[in-house]
Amino acid sequence: MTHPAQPTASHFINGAYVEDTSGTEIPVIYAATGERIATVHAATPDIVEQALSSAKAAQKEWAKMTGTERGRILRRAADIIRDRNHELSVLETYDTGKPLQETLVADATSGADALEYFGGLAGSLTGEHIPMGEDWVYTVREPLGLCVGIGAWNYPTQIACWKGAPALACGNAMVFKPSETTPLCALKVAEILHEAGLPAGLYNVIQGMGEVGGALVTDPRVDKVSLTGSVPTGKKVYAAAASGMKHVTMELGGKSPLIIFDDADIDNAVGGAINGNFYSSGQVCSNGTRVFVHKNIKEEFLKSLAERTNNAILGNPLDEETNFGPMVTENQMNIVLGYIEKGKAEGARLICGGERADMDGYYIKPTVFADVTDDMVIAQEEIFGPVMAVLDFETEEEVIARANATEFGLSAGVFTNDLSRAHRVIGQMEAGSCFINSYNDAPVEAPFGGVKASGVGRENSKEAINHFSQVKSVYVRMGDVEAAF
Ligand SMILES: NC(=O)c1ccc[n+]([C@@H]2O[C@H](COP(=O)([O-])OP(=O)(O)OC[C@H]3O[C@@H](n4cnc5c(N)ncnc54)[C@H](O)[C@@H]3O)[C@@H](O)[C@H]2O)c1
Ligand SMILES: O=CCc1c[nH]c2ccc(O)cc12
Repeated sequence: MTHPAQPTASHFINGAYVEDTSGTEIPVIYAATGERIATVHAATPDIVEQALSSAKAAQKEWAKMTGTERGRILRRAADIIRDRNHELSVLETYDTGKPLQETLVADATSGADALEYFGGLAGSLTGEHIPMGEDWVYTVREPLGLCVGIGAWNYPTQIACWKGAPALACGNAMVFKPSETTPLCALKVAEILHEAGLPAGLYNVIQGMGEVGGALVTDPRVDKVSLTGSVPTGKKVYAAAASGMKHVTMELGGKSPLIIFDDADIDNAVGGAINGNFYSSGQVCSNGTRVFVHKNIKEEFLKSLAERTNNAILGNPLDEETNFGPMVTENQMNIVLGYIEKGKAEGARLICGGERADMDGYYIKPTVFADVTDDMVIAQEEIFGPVMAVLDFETEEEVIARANATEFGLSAGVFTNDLSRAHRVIGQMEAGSCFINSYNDAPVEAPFGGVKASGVGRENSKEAINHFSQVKSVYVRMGDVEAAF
């Protein structure tokens, strides 16, 4: 019998599902059991062509519509997503293995927020009037044209919406390629956008690995590439886009610091460290995986952290009691287990976890290492799994320098009851998305993105509009033209 997660077809192009079984088979594996629940096929050159040409053809008319008309469609799609939240959350759980307890509140909800927010902004995307004496300049905010979105596997619904909503609001068309690991959810986003009235061709989803992504990025018709992925992929995609002088948004990885001072509320700080390391089983780009704890409160912090972490409920992700799911794939599980072994070999003190859970699926127990030093591999590399490294510090100056001593710059957090210190420390963090007495909040109203190797550009907020549109300026002379000859 066909599994309920099996999509109608692999791709969604020009307003309809499209199949081409001659493309490489991509199995969709449910991380909680290891069972194959669906199969899709990678896009062939013909599918890539269909997606790009239909997007290119549809974009001009879309851009001519008023922003209010475009926004109405996006807001209608947001309403449909909210109405179908349960069904979409179950699909997100099948796609990623993340517990339903999480997906019910985080994924389709966050996607709907983006569609509602950018749908609301679409009608107010205007230029400005600049007086120049008798003359004047006016500016027009125009779409970029054809945008490509490429997704990571940790938030397939959210990423499809975070890229699609601002792109469409600004009058662009999008071809979206989800991660080959989680190909299902973006198809539903495309289906719902069209059900809400989006004209055919404006949001196409095609499947495939890096090769398909590469074909999209290098196509001369493409004006912009927005990637969510790892730093090594980001460097390749950025370079390919640059050679075609394309706009980019790069949402990449991190190894973010979370600094806990000795005057912090310990319960809140432990909660922040748990949210910033174990949500989605640690598969969140902005996670605060280097937890710097002041030496005066280190043992108290670790005791409470271990007690609370040992309460995590690992189990069937579709059971709403479960609050900690498996790694997305067997491969990701093995990568993370490899880092855990490195941590042990490097002499870090294991506080809890540190091994695979004794159950089917790709589960790793939430793991905390203490006495981690800056030179250890587990303190330097992005693990993208449930492995928290706790490091000691003594002074503010010292911890700021150590927190910034990384090529990454996605996020940073601080817990302290001294708000002057909180702002002073955050002001010196080399990071794009920061938190004070909290961690990992990502509302659509706030810009999200990194500095240094963690990325270029911002998603969400009004900032995203700047990254999916461009400004034309028009100088208007009211008098005669003076010329030298
Ligand atoms: N900053 C953010 O917003 C954010 C959010 C989620 C995940 N991430 C990062 O994503 C990474 C995990 O996701 P992943 O393993 O799917 O990342 P990845 O870099 O392996 O793949 C990301 C996407 O890029 C595609 N791709 C790979 N090579 C390509 C190429 N040469 N040209 C075009 N496309 C190519 C993949 O098929 C996939 O769709 C982590 O590093 C994580 O931090 C960042
Ligand atoms: O990893 C992707 C995006 C993201 C960053 N921080 C958070 C927090 C909560 C989420 O649902 C997603 C994200």
